[in-house]
Amino acid sequence: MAEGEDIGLDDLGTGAEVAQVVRRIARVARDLSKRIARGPLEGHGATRGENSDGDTQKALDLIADEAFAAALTDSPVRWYASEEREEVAALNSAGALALAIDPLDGSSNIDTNVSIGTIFSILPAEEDPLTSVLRPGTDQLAAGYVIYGPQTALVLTLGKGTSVHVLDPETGRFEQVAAQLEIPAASSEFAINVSNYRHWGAPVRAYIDDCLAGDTGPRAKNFNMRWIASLVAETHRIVSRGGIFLYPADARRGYERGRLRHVYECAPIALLIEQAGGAATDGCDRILDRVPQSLHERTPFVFGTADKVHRVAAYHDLPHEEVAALFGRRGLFRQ
Ligand SMILES: O=P(O)(O)OC[C@H]1O[C@](O)(COP(=O)(O)O)[C@@H](O)[C@@H]1O
Ligand SMILES: [Mg+2]
Ligand SMILES: [Mg+2]
Repeated sequence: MAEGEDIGLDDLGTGAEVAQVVRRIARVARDLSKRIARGPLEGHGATRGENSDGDTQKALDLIADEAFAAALTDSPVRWYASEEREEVAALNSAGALALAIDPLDGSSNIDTNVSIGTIFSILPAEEDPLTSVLRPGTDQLAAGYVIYGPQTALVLTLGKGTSVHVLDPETGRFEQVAAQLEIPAASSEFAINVSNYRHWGAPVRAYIDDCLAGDTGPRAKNFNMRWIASLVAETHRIVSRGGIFLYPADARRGYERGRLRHVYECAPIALLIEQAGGAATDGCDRILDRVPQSLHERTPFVFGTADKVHRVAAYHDLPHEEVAALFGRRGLFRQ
């Protein structure tokens, strides 16, 4: 891929190789954003098959995956691990980096004109492809997402804060609009797919019960609920105005470890959330400390404003009688 065309992102303040990979991802994202904006005019909503995880693949999932892989073949990326591929693919044998990517997140929303995104994680490459990506999220050299919404924006961490870069469609450049994001502490929004309520464990039910009870419950304040079913869009809302996101484990078959994938969804989002002052756990433990065992492994995922995330962990530590009690009788957390 030509490096010449101006994409912005000039002074990333990181090593040349990581910066080159980020810029190439941004170039593909810029092209993708145009295709996404054309919507049905591109005819890309059609279902094409299933990925390794059994999820329905849209044509645009595959187009995005091919475009990122093609753009990175002669880059410093040695190993390319994608949601859309069963195995880690080999790109440049001389490359020093590994890339894990969800080329298109929330693609079930394409037809509905809701914001979707690309999530990526850049890691050091080891000799073995899987060893390169099955490691703690603290090893990430960079992580980010691109949101394709009313604005196309890149939210990026290089391990020292989280920055936001908005694509100017007039110039084709990503312009930095925030150098150091801080997730707002005060927020009364929570995001969870409440249709799964009956399948959740007692601690998650208790946490949500107490939010739903509003100013009549132990939290003594009213909350608002959001669910876009597009992880990147939920993340963007939370980095912009705080709140909490939960996709917990539940009792449905296949959801014993939740829905979201550790390597290319949760680990990169966890890093950029922490770098923006927030927290990310599997309900109890820090996501970035977990070592995944397989490429497409799932994990329960809770992230957002730090004190809210820690409160969810505290519900998991409550004695069973306390957590199973109706909110009216739950003593702890009563303000
Ligand atoms: O439909 P559900 O169960 O609410 O799940 C929604 C979640 O699934 C996802 O769409 C999964 O991502 P993909 O679209 O990449 O498979 C997330 O973006 C979203 O948070
Ligand atoms: Mg996804
Ligand atoms: Mg996807």
